[in-house]
Amino acid sequence: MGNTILEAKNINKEFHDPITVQVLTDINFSVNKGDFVAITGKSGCGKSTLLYILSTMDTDYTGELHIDGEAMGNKKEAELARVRNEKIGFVFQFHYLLNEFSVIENVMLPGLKLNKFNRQEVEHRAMERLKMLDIGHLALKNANQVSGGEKQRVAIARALINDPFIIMGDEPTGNLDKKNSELVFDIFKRLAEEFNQTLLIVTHDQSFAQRTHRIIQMEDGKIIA
Ligand SMILES: Nc1ncnc2c1ncn2[C@@H]1O[C@H](COP(=O)(O)OP(=O)(O)OP(=O)(O)O)[C@@H](O)[C@H]1O
Repeated sequence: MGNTILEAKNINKEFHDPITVQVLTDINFSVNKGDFVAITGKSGCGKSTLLYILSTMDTDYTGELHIDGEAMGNKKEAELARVRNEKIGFVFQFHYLLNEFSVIENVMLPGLKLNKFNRQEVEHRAMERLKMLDIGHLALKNANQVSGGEKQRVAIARALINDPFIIMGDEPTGNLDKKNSELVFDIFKRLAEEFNQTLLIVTHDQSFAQRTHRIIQMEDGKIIA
């Protein structure tokens, strides 16, 4: 159990608008350290809804969620925000970089917010991660002066700044061409295999999913395989 990073137990979720629709039914699974897991399934099967719950952003569900052995169920929003910043790195389809800041400043933001390292240390850590992703030379550019594929790599560097227990991605290659999708996939694979980084990625891209270590297949709000 010491190896379990995330555990979902009997997670159920309904929307009420105006009729009640059950969108997630009895979701049970766990993710261990170093796992590279894809959640996949057709549009509307509940992938994003599930990721919202697993990332602690949505608290309106029944069942249990444990991250790093800690139950999330009765935590207040401020505590959940701390868990997110400290333990989860996020990579979305759209990178959400702040255009008025430089690339390195964008990467530094969650590090400064964490308040664990001083500014100089955070800057050093940001530069290390940019270099690891081969975009060290872009550090001082404005976020809107780099390409789409580069932006997604900046977003990955930002997700890595606080040494997250787990990286969660929602269609992280959804907005990229084939070449850049491959690059992002290779980065994730390298993070898992070289750095024992845990990754949980929602994707409808079957070729991406097929190459992860484990696939959680969803249909109509249930895990089917
Ligand atoms: N706020 C909401 N209110 C009501 N129903 C919703 C809401 N958000 C999502 N749904 C419904 O819940 C179901 C699951 O949606 P979800 O976005 O999780 O699917 P998904 O698998 O991520 O799809 P996609 O791949 O298209 O993003 C869908 O039927 C959707 O219409």
